[in-house]
Amino acid sequence: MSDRHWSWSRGGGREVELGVIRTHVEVDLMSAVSRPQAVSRPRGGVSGLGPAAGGRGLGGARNGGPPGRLEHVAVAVRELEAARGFYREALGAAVGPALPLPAHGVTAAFVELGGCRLELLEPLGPDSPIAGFLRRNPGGGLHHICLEVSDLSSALRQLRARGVRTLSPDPRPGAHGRAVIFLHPKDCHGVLVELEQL
Ligand SMILES: C[C@@H](C(=O)O)C(=O)SCCNC(=O)CCNC(=O)[C@H](O)C(C)(C)COP(=O)(O)OP(=O)(O)OC[C@H]1O[C@@H](n2cnc3c(N)ncnc32)[C@H](O)[C@@H]1OP(=O)(O)O
Repeated sequence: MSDRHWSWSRGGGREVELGVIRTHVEVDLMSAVSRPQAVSRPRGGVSGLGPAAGGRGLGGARNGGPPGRLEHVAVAVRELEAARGFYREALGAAVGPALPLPAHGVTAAFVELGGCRLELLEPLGPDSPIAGFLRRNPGGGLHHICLEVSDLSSALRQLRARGVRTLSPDPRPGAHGRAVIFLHPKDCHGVLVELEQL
């Protein structure tokens, strides 16, 4: 498996701290990002992968805590203002302001959903990493999920050892100012996965 790194638009950008909202949804990170051999779970031993096994997940709690939680689900949209209006007016959701994130090639807005949230993403600049997605999906659609991990470096070591490709060489500050990195969707069962340092 190639260890090729992918990149997305770079440049000087402003990162915006939105505050931290935790969800009650617990996601088994190993099932979300693993190769077939990685999903076999020893049961009951300390080498197990999830809380049920009393073991450790990818960068998760070392004493049986959750290996990762769903921080947000991202939706690529053509017109951010229209999407913000839809969630605010049609659904009555609390919708945050539009946040230009030039370093990521997107303008983002977060929709609070009482525990989890949606991240609405509109392309920003000619090299936006979501431009290709919107060409293939002109009406927009689900773009990625973001999972929290408590030890991103350790998670990356384990993932790379399994041949999972990252889309940049190193983590970088995400929308909340915390370190994030994306995993190639082809290595994650067709889902673009963002990992965020807890
Ligand atoms: C602010 C920050 C934050 O939350 O903190 C963000 O969200 S930034 C959010 C925006 N930033 C990112 O998404 C950064 C990471 N993303 C990227 O680097 C890019 O979007 C890629 C994932 C490499 C895709 O780029 P692009 O579409 O131009 O490449 P490509 O056409 O070669 O696609 C390669 C293959 O991946 C598939 N593919 C592309 N995007 C996908 C997606 N979102 N979910 C699932 N599969 C996807 C394509 O269909 C294609 O499959 P086939 O080969 O079968 O046709």
